[in-house]
Amino acid sequence: MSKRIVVKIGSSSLTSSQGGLNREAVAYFAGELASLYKLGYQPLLVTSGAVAAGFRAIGYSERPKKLYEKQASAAVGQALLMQAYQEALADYGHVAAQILLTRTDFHSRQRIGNAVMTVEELLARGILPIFNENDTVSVDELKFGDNDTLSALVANLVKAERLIILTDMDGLYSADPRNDPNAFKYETIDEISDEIYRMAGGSGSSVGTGGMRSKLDAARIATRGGVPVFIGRASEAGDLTAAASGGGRGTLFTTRVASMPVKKQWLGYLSRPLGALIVDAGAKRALAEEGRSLLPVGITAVEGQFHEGDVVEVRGPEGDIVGRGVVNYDMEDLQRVCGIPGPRVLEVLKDLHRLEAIHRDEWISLG
Ligand SMILES: Nc1ncnc2c1ncn2[C@@H]1O[C@H](COP(=O)(O)OP(=O)(O)O)[C@@H](O)[C@H]1O
Ligand SMILES: N[C@@H](CCC(=O)OP(=O)(O)O)C(=O)O
Repeated sequence: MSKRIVVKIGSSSLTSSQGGLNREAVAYFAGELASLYKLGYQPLLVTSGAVAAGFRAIGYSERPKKLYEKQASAAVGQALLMQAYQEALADYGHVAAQILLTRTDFHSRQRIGNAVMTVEELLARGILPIFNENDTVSVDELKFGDNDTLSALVANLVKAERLIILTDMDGLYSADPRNDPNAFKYETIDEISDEIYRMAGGSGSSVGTGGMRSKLDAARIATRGGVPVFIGRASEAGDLTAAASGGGRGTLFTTRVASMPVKKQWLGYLSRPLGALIVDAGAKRALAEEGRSLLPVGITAVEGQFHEGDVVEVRGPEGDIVGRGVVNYDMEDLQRVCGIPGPRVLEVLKDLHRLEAIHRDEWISLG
């Protein structure tokens, strides 16, 4: 199988601060993607820029703030963006496909399964899949907003060899270099600690949205799913192929875990928990450290409205998130048996299918 590389390009790399597409930038990235193909890579692209590309064309003087204005801008800009990519890629004999997704698509295992099948078919036919958020239908509270998270989810789903997040900075600095001239750059990061998070600020440009913080969120999702991440800059010929093969101008975030099965990814990052189970210290240890299933005896409280087969969040005695899993009880049943040891659960609930409240195969630790 070819080496899959997911490349995310931010608005700040594609558009000018006054809005409108920078065609030279699109041509440059098309050339870099063509070089990846030549080296035997199979690239997938996640691109922002729809709002930034479209707002001037429909008469706004600056990047709009209201949701409906952004959506209108994206409706115009997305078409301009794809047209520009198609034309630029055609110069190298490549064809692009547009895939617009929303966060809610990821809540459904079936919809994501369909998207993955489509992507596999496109890749098998040598087509470049180009992803963006479906801005026109996304509801504000559920939006990815920036595409950093989307790129991490895509990288995990296709089991990419690397995720390359391109932006206007050549990596993660100890502080936003726009504000701190003494900031220094990190070449490699093995662990995205809280201390690293504190260094990352929001967006410094007038067209980007996520800033370095959302890139770190994305790096955390991807590295936990087994995909190493490069965050940096590409503006000269060869920069992207260098980033793909371990060099480049940026910061590399390493991973120590093998790629995560799609089912676990869905549970951890895509599913929508419908309730929460609060567990005692022993149950928390059994789940988080010993790889065991959760039994009703370790549950101290039950929250939310859920049925057997739904996803629930599990929290520790201090309210800390331990992980998520598929629950084997309806909410009312679990409430009746929480805190009760194994054999006595069967006395309360006679037609029980499974004793475990959450089976370890249907569980992911997130602490
Ligand atoms: N610690 C940091 N290191 C580097 N850049 C940072 C840091 N903190 C905040 N930033 C800002 O993040 C910006 C890149 O994010 P963003 O504007 O969202 O771009 P994009 O459109 O490429 O996603 C940089 O221009 C920079 O101002
Ligand atoms: N889906 C939006 C992304 C918005 C955005 O600015 O994202 P980013 O540049 O990745 O911080 C668009 O295409 O305009």
